[in-house]
Amino acid sequence: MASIPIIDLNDENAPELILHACKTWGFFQVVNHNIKESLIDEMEAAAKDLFALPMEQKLKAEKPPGDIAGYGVPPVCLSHPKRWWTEGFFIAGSPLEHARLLWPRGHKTFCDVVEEYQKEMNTLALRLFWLMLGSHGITKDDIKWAEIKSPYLQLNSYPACPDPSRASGLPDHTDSGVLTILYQNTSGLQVHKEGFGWVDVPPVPGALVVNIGDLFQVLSNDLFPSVFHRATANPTQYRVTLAYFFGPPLDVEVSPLAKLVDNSYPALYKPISWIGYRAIKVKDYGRAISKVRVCTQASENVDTDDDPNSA
Ligand SMILES: C=C1C[C@]23C[C@@]1(O)CC[C@H]2[C@@]12CCC[C@@](C)(C(=O)O1)[C@H]2[C@@H]3C(=O)O
Ligand SMILES: O=C(O)CCC(=O)C(=O)O
Ligand SMILES: [Fe+2]
Repeated sequence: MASIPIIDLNDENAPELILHACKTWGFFQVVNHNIKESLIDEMEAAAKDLFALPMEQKLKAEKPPGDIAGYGVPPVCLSHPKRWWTEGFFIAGSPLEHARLLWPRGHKTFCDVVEEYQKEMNTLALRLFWLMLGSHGITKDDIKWAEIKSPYLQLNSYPACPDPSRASGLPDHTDSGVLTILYQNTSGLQVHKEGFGWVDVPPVPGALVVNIGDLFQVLSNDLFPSVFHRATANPTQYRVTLAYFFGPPLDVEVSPLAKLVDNSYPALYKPISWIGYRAIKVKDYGRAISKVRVCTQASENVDTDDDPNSA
């Protein structure tokens, strides 16, 4: 059975293993990542506390239409006409305003743990980002926005579903940012792999799941593909996941990195910001990436082993 690679960041071969995983799967699990287990436990407990609030309380922090932050159904569910057994809470910066609505007294614990989690995840995302790009000669001077902290965190809650044949967790989608780092307390994540179909990503103790988002596919000029994934519904267990999204500030335009472009491998994408890309994606979740492509032929011919961009 195929499964996504598990990579130990203390392994001296970690950079090559990560590059290979990104090119072949767009997904991997990482262990020895330096994020304290106690912080992940606290963040998981904070998410569970939030979702355990009475519905009328959660709705006080409901995401207003057109906004991204707050309580509600993840946007991807809205464009799939099916029943989705999930609720979410998206944090885009400081959680204070929403936390005050949820817990008029006692919101400080939630805010403190979210802020620490955002900070630690940003550090890990940057470490992985430079590991992936460093071997291609790309440095901090090539990507100025990377210095700005990405504060995007989605808490996903999947109550046990009495009849998984009638509802599912989260529809198949690609993430729109650069990198996503996911913690899952129990199984449910599946990744789509050509030739294999949907492949389970079992939770590994101490591991975090990392995947490439659409904007990394753009930046890397197709070197790292973003990959479809989904969450199944679990008939017996309550599932909670924490998805940290790393990417540029929402209004900063990104385009294929100059060092990954030359005459034989021209830029495959037009400059696009995360917010601009999201606007396209809301209309068409499945094929948004093709809407920002300028040239499809070259990428279709790319064989990862012969790719001049490869290390
Ligand atoms: C910045 C964002 C990423 C996200 C769309 C959003 O504008 C806010 C919600 C995010 C989220 C979380 C759950 C899965 C996802 C696909 C979705 O529907 O909403 C992601 C979006 C994304 O990566 O495209
Ligand atoms: O909950 C999961 O397993 C997947 C979550 C996810 O894909 C997301 O939040 O983007
Ligand atoms: Fe996702």
